[in-house]
Amino acid sequence: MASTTTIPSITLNNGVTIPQLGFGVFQIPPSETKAATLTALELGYRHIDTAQMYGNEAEVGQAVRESGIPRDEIFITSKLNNNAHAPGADTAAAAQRTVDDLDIGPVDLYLIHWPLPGVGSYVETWKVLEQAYRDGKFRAIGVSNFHQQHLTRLLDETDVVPAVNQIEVHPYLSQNPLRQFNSEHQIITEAWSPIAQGAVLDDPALAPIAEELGRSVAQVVLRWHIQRGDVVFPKSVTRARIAENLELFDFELSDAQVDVIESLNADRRRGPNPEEFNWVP
Ligand SMILES: NC(=O)C1=CN([C@@H]2O[C@H](COP(=O)(O)OP(=O)(O)OC[C@H]3O[C@@H](n4cnc5c(N)ncnc54)[C@H](OP(=O)(O)O)[C@@H]3O)[C@@H](O)[C@H]2O)C=CC1
Ligand SMILES: O=C(O)C(=O)[C@@H](O)[C@H](O)C(=O)CO
Repeated sequence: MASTTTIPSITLNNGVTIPQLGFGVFQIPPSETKAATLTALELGYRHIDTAQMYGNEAEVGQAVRESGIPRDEIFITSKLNNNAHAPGADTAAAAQRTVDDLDIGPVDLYLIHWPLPGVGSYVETWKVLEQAYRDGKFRAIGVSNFHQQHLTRLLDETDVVPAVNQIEVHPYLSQNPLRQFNSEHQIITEAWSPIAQGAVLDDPALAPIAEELGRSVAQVVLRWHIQRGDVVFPKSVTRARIAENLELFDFELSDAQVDVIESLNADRRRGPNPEEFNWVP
């Protein structure tokens, strides 16, 4: 049964609105993606986060088309793969491939997945996405895994301010300086791996908070992201967890509980460091 939860929306810097809570599909095999996405949509999610790198854009698109939900009620994000950075690669053709594979009309949000500083062409790549945005292929464009110096180059050398910066954020990597920089430039922070792929769930500091609130630790951590104002899209292939992760809007963390969660920061990543990650498939 669909949840009765109302998910708040956030307005991006070009006026487009995005549901603050979504559903991530990294590591969901293509053969399982349509079913998982349909489950999420049935339960009440209206925002899906995919990527060319995940190999499951087509299946997300199938789920959207088969869901029976009007297209304009669902927000879809995808991301340009690392092998499609200019120069040399045909970035425009790769972006068009996302549009074709999803097959749902203009895509709501499209991101450069990684800056790849060693490749060194993210400014040129961004200019190609700017053109695709002007051409109406995407309702908004943004970046992922960009640090302050990468964003500064885009702000100085290009026209469109990224709508979002999707970065790794969880209690062990709270990213407050980069979130602050995003915010000062009207760039919404999106938090990937919001429960650190499960690694935070056994933290002894979190169980008492969950107990006080009568919630799961996952819900407590997801609620922390929501109260910080970031966009989140936890991934799960487990129906009960997909449902649980939606129930975040009928309770609140106190300032003291927030302070405990903030104190867990150790600047510890689960994923690659964007300064060093130059992997091209
Ligand atoms: N831009 C980027 O570079 C990146 C973007 N992302 C995006 O962020 C999304 C989320 O991040 P992801 O790395 O998937 O990790 P998450 O932090 O969302 O954790 C997912 C893991 O947690 C488990 N889980 C989910 N909900 C619960 C729950 N309520 N209780 C217990 N366990 C739970 C899932 O298990 P199970 O599925 O078995 O239920 C899965 O193993 C991705 O799907 C993707 O869209 C992620 C990484 C990098
Ligand atoms: O999930 C993503 O969006 C990613 O970029 C990751 O897959 C990342 O590339 C990674 O985990 C590499 O080991």
